[in-house]
Amino acid sequence: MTHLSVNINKIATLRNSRGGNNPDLVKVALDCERFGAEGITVHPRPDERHIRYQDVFDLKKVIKTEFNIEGNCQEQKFVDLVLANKPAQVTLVPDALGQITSNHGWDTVKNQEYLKEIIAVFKAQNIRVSIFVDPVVEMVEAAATTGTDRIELYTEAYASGYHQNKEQAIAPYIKAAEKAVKLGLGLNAGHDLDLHNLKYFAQNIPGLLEVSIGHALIADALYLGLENTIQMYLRCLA
Ligand SMILES: CC(=O)[C@@H](O)[C@H](O)COP(=O)(O)O
Ligand SMILES: NCC(=O)COP(=O)(O)O
Repeated sequence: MTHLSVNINKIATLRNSRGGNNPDLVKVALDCERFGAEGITVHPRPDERHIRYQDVFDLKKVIKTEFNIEGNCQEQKFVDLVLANKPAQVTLVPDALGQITSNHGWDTVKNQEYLKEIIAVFKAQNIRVSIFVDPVVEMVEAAATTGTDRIELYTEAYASGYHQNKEQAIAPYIKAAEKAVKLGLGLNAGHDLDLHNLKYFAQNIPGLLEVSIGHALIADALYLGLENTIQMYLRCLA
């Protein structure tokens, strides 16, 4: 079954907005695990707008499920943070500074040599590596020769096209997933997945090992409660 990794960036956004420790990020992460989440994802950004570097150290001490740290490996501080904490997985995302959110995958052709080098650094420390990739077969093919363990398909285009024409929206993702499976790449997915579009995605994507979901899940929890919301997302993956 596809695992659910809850991205808690937006809990940190709320906490930071008043300067204290409410909501308590560590408590929320432990509660997400208690409610059934199979992983916790954080995406520390250089401006620490939500997840702070210290949060990663605090969370690493207590997380019992899979800890997934996402970020831009072109920032040495991020590389050092990951190596110091040795999470179950690092997801490499090619964000430019100042982006409001992640909005593209790696060009695995142009960045082939760079990705080979940086991926080897993390794998030498037995950290599973996933790289953020657009649903383009050529990008998946080139990802396979970088040494990465997995790819994470960037699902914003699927989510934005879902309500207009879900068959059309998912088509490139099925092709990309089939290629990944054929090449022996593990398959993750994330960005803008929600209670409306998740079940169809999970039912139609072959080999999907993990989805990481944050923004919509946390927003849903404001109305539905965190425990109930996590259970609803898990039922979409059952
Ligand atoms: C890589 C990706 O698509 C998301 O995991 C990212 O973490 C979202 O970042 P924000 O929460 O800063 O929008
Ligand atoms: N990798 C995707 C992720 O962790 C969460 O993305 P979103 O659900 O906040 O859009």
